[in-house]
Amino acid sequence: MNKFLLVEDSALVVKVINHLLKTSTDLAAEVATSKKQAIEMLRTAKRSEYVAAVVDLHLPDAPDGEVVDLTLKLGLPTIVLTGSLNEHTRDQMIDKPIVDYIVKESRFSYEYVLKLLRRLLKNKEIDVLVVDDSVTSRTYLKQLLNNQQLRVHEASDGTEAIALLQQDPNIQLLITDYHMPNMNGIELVKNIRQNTTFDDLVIIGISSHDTNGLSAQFIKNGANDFLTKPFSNEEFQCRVIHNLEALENIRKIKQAAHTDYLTNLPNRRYFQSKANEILDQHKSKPGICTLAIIDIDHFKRINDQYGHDAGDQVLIEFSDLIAQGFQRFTFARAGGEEFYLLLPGLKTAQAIKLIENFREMIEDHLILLEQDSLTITFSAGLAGFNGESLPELMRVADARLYSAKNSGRNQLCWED
Ligand SMILES: Nc1nc2c(ncn2[C@@H]2O[C@H](COP(=O)(O)OP(=O)(O)OP(=O)(O)O)[C@@H](O)[C@H]2O)c(=O)[nH]1
Repeated sequence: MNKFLLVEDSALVVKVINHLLKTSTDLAAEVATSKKQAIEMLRTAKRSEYVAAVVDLHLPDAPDGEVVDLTLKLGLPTIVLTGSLNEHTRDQMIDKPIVDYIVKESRFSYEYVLKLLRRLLKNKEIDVLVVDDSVTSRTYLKQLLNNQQLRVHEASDGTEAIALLQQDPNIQLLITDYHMPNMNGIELVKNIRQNTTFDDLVIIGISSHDTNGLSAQFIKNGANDFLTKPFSNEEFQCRVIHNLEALENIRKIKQAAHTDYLTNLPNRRYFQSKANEILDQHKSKPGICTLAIIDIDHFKRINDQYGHDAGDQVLIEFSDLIAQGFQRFTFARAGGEEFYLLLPGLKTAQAIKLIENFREMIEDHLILLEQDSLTITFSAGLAGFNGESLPELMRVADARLYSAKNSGRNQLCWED
């Protein structure tokens, strides 16, 4: 559980936040109602115990943001709560290295606070690369990104940036200036987008206000977003967060498109693209990659005897066992009670041994249903890769699966 320090004198606000946290398994608030109490809590607790501080700007014993300054000085990421927002408060806030400020209006304001806290937790695992030849600009951007708890790397030109991206596949966001020696920002974006390894990288270009059309050029060449100088801290933070959220959503969609909804195993679509990639790498090495098609025996009887839900449970448990047993390899639920398994690096004899061990394990494995228990068996058809296409390899494995079924099931077939 991640704790955050909530410094707030309004009992109502504390109540709403605690109510929103009621079902939360990742966040908990420790409340101080005054500056005095906050100091006491910070003195006794280890500072690193708190993910962040959520601080009311106006407290009876700290009427002008003194606790905000205090938590910032202690290095705690600080989210500010304020009862109202006027020009003065906004100016006062955007100059401070806070995470964000929120006007206390409704429960949505507090939901936003929790969203920000969760964002901070995620940001701690996200690497960002800032590319700018000016040390001053880099330091400034680094500070803004650090306020959001992001891990920042720096490069002073495009060549260094590309080298860093190649070294560190964890970098998810790149922020680049336009004016740089050797390779300008747009050339850098072009270079990066030519390399499919960096397809998932989010790029924000920064263009000077006096250069017409640069923002559009950044986007046309593959940047996801841009900022025109001068920009406010607030705008910068918003763009960074929005782009990271968009990246996460795209990843979730991709993940869903590649995953079988029932078993969480990779699906046929994923298998086909991954298997094609693997076969491509093994074209010049015939005989050391094997495909197996695995099919649970008499599965219809399980549905008929125990019901469809029990059938689903069997599929889920069998899938978990495949995932555990073959984690080094590529596997998928092809559909129904059929599964694909590709074993690169293994000659057919080695693949037979591995799948035969799995078959023996499965026939002894007791599946516990709500009211009952049962065991299952499977049959498998295997085909060694010798340079043919994936559909052809599948056709061979499928014909052998058919033979295994016809020869009595609960067995492997690897020859015609
Ligand atoms: N519970 C459940 N059943 C499914 C699912 N997908 C397919 N099935 C059922 O799986 C059964 C497959 O039956 P068959 O193709 O006749 O094969 P089988 O009974 O396993 O027989 P053999 O393969 O010849 O050993 C059908 O009754 C499908 O309705 C699913 O997601 N959940």
